[in-house]
Amino acid sequence: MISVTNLVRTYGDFTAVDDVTFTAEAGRVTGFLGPNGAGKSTTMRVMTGLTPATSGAALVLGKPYAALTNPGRHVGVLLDASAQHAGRTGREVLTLGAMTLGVPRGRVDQMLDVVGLTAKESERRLRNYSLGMRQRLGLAHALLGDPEVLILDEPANGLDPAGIRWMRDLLGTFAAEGGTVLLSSHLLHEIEKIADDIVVIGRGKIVAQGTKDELLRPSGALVRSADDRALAAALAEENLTFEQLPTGGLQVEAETGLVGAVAATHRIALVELRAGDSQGLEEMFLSLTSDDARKELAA
Ligand SMILES: Nc1ncnc2c1ncn2[C@@H]1O[C@H](COP(=O)(O)OP(=O)(O)OP(=O)(O)O)[C@@H](O)[C@H]1O
Repeated sequence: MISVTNLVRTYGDFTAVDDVTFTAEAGRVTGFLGPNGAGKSTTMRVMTGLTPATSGAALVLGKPYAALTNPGRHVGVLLDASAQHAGRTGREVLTLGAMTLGVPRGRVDQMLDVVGLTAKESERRLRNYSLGMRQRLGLAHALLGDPEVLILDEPANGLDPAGIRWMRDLLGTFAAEGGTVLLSSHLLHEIEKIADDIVVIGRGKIVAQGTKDELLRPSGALVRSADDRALAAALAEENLTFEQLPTGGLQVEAETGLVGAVAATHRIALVELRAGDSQGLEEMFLSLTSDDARKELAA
């Protein structure tokens, strides 16, 4: 389990991580989602002891990373798949990792197999690896010490759709066996495919968290009638909150049954009534992204 409590990290007068609190539970894959520059990597760097916190705490298995004995045997970390020496072969990288961690050399071939790198590919130098191959190698490296926790920064970056499915299966199995997985991404659809729980960060602050099902659950009702204006008046009279959709119809913050009943009471014929789309998270994420884009343009 990973627990982050009131974590703050500042650089001069800039607050990169601003009072962040969340947990990543054992047995679950937690997606850490946020646009570029939101503070994901900084949070993960604090978590893995690479950057000190300004205040607050990030604990892995109940302790600061640096206080763990032989941390690589407990926590597998992949922060930058391109950080390895470009002149080394994949096999050399893993062999050095195995020696450092004190795990049998046999683990190297096992992990190559787990991440789907062939013996031939493992003999190539990293400078000749594609980004996807580097991610696979990085994951193999993170798994070498047979850890209970995985902390992975943008691990799906560079993977094709089949690679993303492969990663989902791999991380899902790891979590099903009791492991804790925290992975970051700036792509909602990537996180949606891989994670059980989602923590959303924007400009250093947590803006949403919950299970994927909670956050992506369809909300409210979509309704169209022959006379949307009369329908809007009826909904307002019943104190229901709604929004006129640009494509026609209304998005109402109420269950379909209630909306249907209001329409019937007011004798308004409906042409469509269905559960709303699960667009809440996507819209929130898009607005975070566009705010950041505006900020960058203004800078
Ligand atoms: N060493 C540093 N000195 C100054 N500012 C920094 C430093 N490290 C990170 N930052 C700033 O902190 C903010 C958060 O950066 P961070 O790398 O954590 O974001 P991120 O969510 O991981 O983004 P990305 O998806 O682009 O990797 C950014 O504005 C970044 O410029």
